[in-house]
Amino acid sequence: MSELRLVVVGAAGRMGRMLIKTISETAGVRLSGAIERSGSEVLGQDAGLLAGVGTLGVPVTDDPLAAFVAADGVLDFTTPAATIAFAGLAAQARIVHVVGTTGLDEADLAKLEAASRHAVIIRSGNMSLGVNLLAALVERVARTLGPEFDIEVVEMHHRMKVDAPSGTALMLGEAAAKGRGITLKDHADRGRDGITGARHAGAIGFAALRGGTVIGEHSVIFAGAGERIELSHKAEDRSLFAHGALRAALWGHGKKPGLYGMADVLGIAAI
Ligand SMILES: NC(=O)C1=CN([C@@H]2O[C@H](COP(=O)(O)OP(=O)(O)OC[C@H]3O[C@@H](n4cnc5c(N)ncnc54)[C@H](OP(=O)(O)O)[C@@H]3O)[C@@H](O)[C@H]2O)C=CC1
Ligand SMILES: O=C(O)C1=N[C@H](C(=O)O)C[C@H](O)C1
Repeated sequence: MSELRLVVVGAAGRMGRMLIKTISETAGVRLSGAIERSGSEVLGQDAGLLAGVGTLGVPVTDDPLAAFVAADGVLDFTTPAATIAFAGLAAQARIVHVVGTTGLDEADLAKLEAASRHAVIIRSGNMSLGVNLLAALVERVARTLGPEFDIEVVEMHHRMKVDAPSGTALMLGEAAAKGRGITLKDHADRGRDGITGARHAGAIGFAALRGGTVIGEHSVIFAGAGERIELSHKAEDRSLFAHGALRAALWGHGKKPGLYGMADVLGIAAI
């Protein structure tokens, strides 16, 4: 089988560089394009040099459509606005769109859903095996324990992260809500400050910490009367996410158009 040709958008970002490095080290895939925003100072640079892996012969450009039509998939860890624009172009080029970007709102998600009528889109707030397994465990524990246990999701990330709660925290909150048979939209408590009153019964609470270079740490706490269960995941290296994204692109190649998640890719059934 020929190599899967992949474009990395947001090539100069923390994840962009890690994706370029991981592609260069992985059999069966090859970097065919690298995209940054117009005006970026890295335009024209070799993507391999940018990622610290030596020359790859792929210059960074600001022309996504030209790159997409010559590729099989695009790996997208950018911003919500950029991701929505890339979804339209990926659908036009009929290539697999792997979306790791977080902070998308309901309107953004509706646009992704629309684009997925024409293209394979795989979206997840966290591409690691560990977190997706954790989500399945959280759903199971929430279903088993019932509403007398309060659920709190706590996350910590590096000082440069721009969205809160993290995409992973929201994904874990969704898993807890599903286990409990409620909607997260109606039960999320996303920020407490001042005289908040007692905890709302049935709420799923979120707390977001930011500082230093923390890659990503998440805990789901089930707090009952006199006992507490905590399920946690700690990411130690961004390559976890990059490997997950490559796995998603390989899995998605040749699939029917639709919006998929990492649970589909990893084959993690409900536990
Ligand atoms: N799902 C998962 O497993 C993971 C998801 N993420 C998510 O991925 C996203 C990116 O994270 P991270 O790499 O740390 O962030 P960075 O800010 O380091 O990288 C984002 C990159 O995208 C570029 N970009 C923004 N808009 C455009 C555009 N229109 N065209 C081309 N490039 C663009 C930025 O350029 P510029 O700086 O010039 O704006 C930047 O280089 C976040 O939403 C984060 O939460 C991160 C890790 C894992
Ligand atoms: O911005 C990050 O860095 C990360 N973002 C994702 C999220 O919002 O959950 C995944 C990971 O935790 C790193």
